Amino acid sequence: PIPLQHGAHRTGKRMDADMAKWRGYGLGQFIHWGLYSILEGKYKGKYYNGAAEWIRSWKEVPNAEYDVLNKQFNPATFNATAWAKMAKQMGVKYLTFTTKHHDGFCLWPSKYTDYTIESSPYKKDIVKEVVDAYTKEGIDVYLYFSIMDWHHPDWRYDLKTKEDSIAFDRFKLFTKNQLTELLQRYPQTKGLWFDGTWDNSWKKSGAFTDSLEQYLKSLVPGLIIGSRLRADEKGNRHVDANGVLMGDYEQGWERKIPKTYADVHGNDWDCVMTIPENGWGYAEKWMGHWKTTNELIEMTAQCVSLGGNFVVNFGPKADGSFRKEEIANAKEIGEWMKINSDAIYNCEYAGWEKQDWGYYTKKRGEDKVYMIVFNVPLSGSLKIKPSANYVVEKATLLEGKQQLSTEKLDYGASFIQLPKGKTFVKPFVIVLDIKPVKQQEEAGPKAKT
Ligand SMILES: C[C@@H]1N[C@@H](c2nc3ccccc3[nH]2)[C@H](O)[C@@H]1O
Repeated sequence: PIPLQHGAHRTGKRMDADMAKWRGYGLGQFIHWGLYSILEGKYKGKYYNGAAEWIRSWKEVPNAEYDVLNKQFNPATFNATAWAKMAKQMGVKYLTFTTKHHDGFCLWPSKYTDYTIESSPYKKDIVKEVVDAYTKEGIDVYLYFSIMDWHHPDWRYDLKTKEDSIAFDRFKLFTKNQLTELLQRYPQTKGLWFDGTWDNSWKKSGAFTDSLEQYLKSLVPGLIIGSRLRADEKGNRHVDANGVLMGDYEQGWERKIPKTYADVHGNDWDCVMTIPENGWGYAEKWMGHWKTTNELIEMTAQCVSLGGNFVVNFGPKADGSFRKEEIANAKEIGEWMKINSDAIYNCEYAGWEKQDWGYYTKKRGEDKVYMIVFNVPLSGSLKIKPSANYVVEKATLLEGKQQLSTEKLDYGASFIQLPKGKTFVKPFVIVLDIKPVKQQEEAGPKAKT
């Protein structure tokens, strides 16, 4: 391997209790809320066709006019408890919340800039309200923080001149101070979700990103930080020059889901997903297709079946209310999770050959495999092919506990027969009680006595 000072300091998964809990979440919620929520993806009658939280970068919006939106931000009826209860009902185990997005506006009263919630009519500490409300509902909180800060005079996209480096040194100290502030003000924080780290200025700051990560973990032992923070000394991000992940989990799955287990390279990972095709902040007109609840449930199953977590993004309006479609998605996902969450929480990759009917998940540490079924074949027979080290002892519908008959086939496969005459109108789960079997020794030639 290439000798690196600031590459990965660990190979393989983090195996402590905090990370084990993270690994078992299954389903999470992302919330993007900020000044962009006021503009709703449009300006002076024109609709922005980019992601709504990026509207400041649109040529139609003069920076000076965007930057005074803090004077308008006043979600008087905002109710963090209502948010947390909606999330609880939905069945999410963790929240990632935007403290500062690329526009640099801080939803907490930071001491290191005036561009904060204190400069708005609302004044109160939104980050605190959210952290306290979600923690009270038993949902772990992770804080999203954009390194890239369009509002800060010392932010640089690249370091070309001495002046750039002097300014960016001030910016790095500002960043370290803000992160220290967040972890000290909100000690319930389980982790930090970094974004806006793709520019050359950050790629050239590998040593700093390494010392920053170590510093933050010294403030909060067990803190969970994904692969978007670090760069190695050669400017590599996510994986270092030796191809080793830098961070506690892979954070590259933004609006995309791995196809196969090979794609995750044995790392922990989560997928963060918009309900529209793109756009994280509230937009009056969303971008293209709006994912149905069944699509979101299938994405959740797909992620958990490949050993990851699925995080659904919500973009509340400037007043803190959610659009009706998001409320419906949350409610319907919650109704499904109420019945089927056994197949999602604390489950992992089963390693069985994927079949057309849907996805396998395996309960961590137990001899239980779940079949999450989305496609019922006209034959009513679901083919399974357990891995060679297990046999299936029993197959049961999770909802209603009805036992299903199975029929052995060749090559270690079986058919699971769905009850005749029963029509399934929602994704459903079959529980397989399995038993480990000793690997059959290959019948080789008898040893000569
Ligand atoms: C989690 C997501 N990450 C931000 C983002 N900015 C991008 C610029 C280019 C490509 C992908 C991006 N994702 C989005 O604004 C959102 O916060």
